[in-house]
Amino acid sequence: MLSRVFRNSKVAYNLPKSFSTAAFLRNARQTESHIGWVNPYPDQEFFVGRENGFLPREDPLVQLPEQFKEMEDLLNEMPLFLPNGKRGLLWEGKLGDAIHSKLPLYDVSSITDQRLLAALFRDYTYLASAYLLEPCDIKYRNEGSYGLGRQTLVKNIAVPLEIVAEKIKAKPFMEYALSYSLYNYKKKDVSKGPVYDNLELIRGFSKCPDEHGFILVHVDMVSHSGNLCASAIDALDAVKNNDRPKFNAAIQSYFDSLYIINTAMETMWKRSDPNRYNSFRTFIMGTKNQPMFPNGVIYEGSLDTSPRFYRGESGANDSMIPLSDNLFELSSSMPNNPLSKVLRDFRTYRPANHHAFLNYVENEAKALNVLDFASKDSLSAAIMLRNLDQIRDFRHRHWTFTVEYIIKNSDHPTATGGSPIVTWLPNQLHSVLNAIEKVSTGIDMTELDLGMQDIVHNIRRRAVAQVRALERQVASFQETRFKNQDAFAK
Ligand code: HEM
Repeated sequence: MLSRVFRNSKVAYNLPKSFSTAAFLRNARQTESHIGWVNPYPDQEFFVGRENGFLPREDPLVQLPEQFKEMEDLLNEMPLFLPNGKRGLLWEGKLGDAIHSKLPLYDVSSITDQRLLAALFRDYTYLASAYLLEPCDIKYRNEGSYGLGRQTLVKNIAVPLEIVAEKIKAKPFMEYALSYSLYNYKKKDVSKGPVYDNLELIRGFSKCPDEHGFILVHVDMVSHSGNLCASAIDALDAVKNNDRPKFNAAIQSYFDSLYIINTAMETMWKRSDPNRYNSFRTFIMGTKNQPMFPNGVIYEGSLDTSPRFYRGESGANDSMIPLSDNLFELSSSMPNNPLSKVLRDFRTYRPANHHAFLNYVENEAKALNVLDFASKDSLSAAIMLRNLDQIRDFRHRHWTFTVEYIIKNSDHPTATGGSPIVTWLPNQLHSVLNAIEKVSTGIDMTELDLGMQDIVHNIRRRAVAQVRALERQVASFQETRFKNQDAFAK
């Protein structure tokens, strides 16, 4: 028997052993995924590899097995907009009641299948966020402010969510990779890759085209991360072996991938309308640093009766930029301030293998002193500078997204992850701009050909101009509309 279900905690009945998945496939893909680094949690769905990068190694489970039928039905009836053109439970404000009356308290304690656990985590976290934030969405639609969320998470969600979260080593709350984004895509043609035009959403709060675009652009970008992971390891190996040509080739290849990823990011503008973002954003807010949950949230039925505060879903939990920060030693050069501590805290919200991989790269890069190795040779330093410029390009576009999608349309002081909306992203962008200035001034231009000299000049010129513009813009937001940002830098 795999699991049992308890409806209203009274009637119990056995379930068929109907669920067993592709252990065979998983083992096969594990070998292909070799990148010269050992994933410490080899059975988990998120397994850092050459092919899948930071995406799960198997495509996410689209539908829950029959024994979770009531939950599957609720998830399908939940979104604001349904595929048949009608409005769903969240639109009508009926999700809370439906969860109280229809969702059984499933016993998930004996489930060990990792693919099912991953899908259950995604689905319980979707239900949890919809349940907690349903009142805020209704108020936001009617009055333009969020008010208070539900302050207690009902036990039919809280109890199984905690059990599943513990099994997959996650916090019991919606997360970017493990639920909202990277475990939420379905391929239209399974023989093709997870690229944008081949993707559909599995779950959604709204299911409007803008939510579809917002989530799936992230997946599309991360589908190119396999080469980032492999090139990062190749670069570290090259430093270890003092192999300059191999190092240059590895960081050039890293740059190529960052360039493709940034190009995919640019498609956000056309795939998700900046003026529609707030229509589905409410549901990805967290319970930490959010006025909707001033006292956190109680998990009913849990042994832990303390109020919980979790950061909301955020791209800040994506692993591509943290990997880049770690490889080029930007993480250790972030300013020593509360905002950089928030960056560290975000790193604790991600799949266990991602977390371990990031730590490994950070520690190795520091121990080998990658920055110093690159700086000792003008060509290496110039290629590294091009990488730093791609990290800048990402963060600059990203700050522009934040201004156009959020700040122009809302005075809410914090982002979904609970970071202060106008000071946190600029903290990191500023740090990269400073690094570009430092690295570029250290390059002996006479050792570079004219083409590369031009590239270095342009990167430096742009960075210097952006520092000034950024400082003016942030100061102006703080003076006018966002006066209390320091209170949220925790
Ligand atoms: C409309 C598009 C987007 C908007 C409005 C947006 C907004 C934000 C905001 C406000 C934050 C601050 C953290 C928090 O949530 O508290 C953040 C962080 C972050 N987001 Fe996004 N985001 C967008 C798209 C993306 C995409 C496509 C990615 C790709 C993976 C991404 C990756 C990140 C990263 C890496 C951070 C941390 C930034 C850093 O380390 O400096 N975001 N995002």
